[in-house]
Amino acid sequence: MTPAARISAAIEVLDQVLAGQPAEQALLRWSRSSRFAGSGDRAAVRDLVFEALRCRDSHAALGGGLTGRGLMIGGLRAAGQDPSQVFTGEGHAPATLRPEEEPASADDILDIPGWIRPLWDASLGPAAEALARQMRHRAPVWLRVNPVKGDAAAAIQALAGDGIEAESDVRLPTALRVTANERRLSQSRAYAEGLVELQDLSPQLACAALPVSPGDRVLDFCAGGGGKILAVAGRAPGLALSAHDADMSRMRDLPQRAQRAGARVDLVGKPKGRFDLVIADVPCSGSGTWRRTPDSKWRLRPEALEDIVALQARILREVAPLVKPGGHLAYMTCSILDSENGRQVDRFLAENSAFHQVSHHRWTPLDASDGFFLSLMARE
Ligand SMILES: C[S@@+](CC[C@H](N)C(=O)[O-])C[C@H]1O[C@@H](n2cnc3c(N)ncnc32)[C@H](O)[C@@H]1O
Repeated sequence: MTPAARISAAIEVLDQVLAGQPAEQALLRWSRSSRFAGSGDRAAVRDLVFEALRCRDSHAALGGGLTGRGLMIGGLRAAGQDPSQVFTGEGHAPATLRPEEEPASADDILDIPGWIRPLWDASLGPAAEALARQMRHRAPVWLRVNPVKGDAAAAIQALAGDGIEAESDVRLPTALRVTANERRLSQSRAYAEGLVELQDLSPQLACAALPVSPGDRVLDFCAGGGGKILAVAGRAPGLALSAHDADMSRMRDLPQRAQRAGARVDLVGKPKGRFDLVIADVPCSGSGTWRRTPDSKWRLRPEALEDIVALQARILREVAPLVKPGGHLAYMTCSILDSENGRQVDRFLAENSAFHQVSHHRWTPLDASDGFFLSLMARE
């Protein structure tokens, strides 16, 4: 496909997304109906769509309207390119520019939905604007080295054997930032053999901060694909690891991932007994990961956020009795909004005097990678 044909395809996909379809679904649909498109074309169209969604409102202003065409025209203008060079109407290129597709100023548009902006500003204070601007860029790819299988140097070498370049992070040597050829990862030897696992830096830093001692009973109460429990697995010998999720089907990949990682994780329908460490990586707005899932930023509604906050509070109430006296509760979200983080924890602590907060930290793309929150609490 020519660059102009890829833009035409992105316009088609974006129009579906703007009509309400999730981006992944719209891309899959386009892929299935475009057998002529090679893997390079698919990746390029995907990049165009995600870039447009990260910068939706500012690109719409620059491109003359909130349509697939407007977003692509605005994107070219934002990159300092002349859209009339691409919108030629020739071959598979999009039709020539219309008079109404003139640029408007996008200087004050930060690409945060209007109703979220007050919450965003109140949560992030002086960093709010810089963070909103940072959220318009693509997120880096991070890997976690599995200490059971090898160290960072061995992982970097194995990845290089498959042409993938990665470098270790000073804050956490077992976190590797991929600097070239990330698309080869799923086929790489290091990944297939469980030497590395995909995981953003911020949750890796959070999991590295969890207290685990040999032989501890650890429960991941909202385990999903198991990212957090697997990050804890190699931290100490003899851990008894349990994973639970209200929707057991969310854990379907966990046994295979655990096997690849050389870890044993029991999937439990109803957790029994008490645990030294309970991880509650609760459902959240995902506001810390909007660079990766930019369409969810525009889909979130105030009522849905209220429901999410209420669910988080219910989960905290449910897990509290599962923590042993002397044990720890790790509350985590991939949100950067206070209502889901500090305020949620404050409410829980006010109602549960047996718990106190040992530490808390919020990571953002300005200091780590994705936005992520950890509150570590101890039970008397
Ligand atoms: C943020 S995701 C977890 C991601 C996962 N920990 C990981 O690292 O891949 C939240 C999970 O909580 C689960 N969940 C939702 N409501 C729940 C509840 N009441 N009790 C337990 N799990 C719940 C969801 O099914 C979802 O898999």
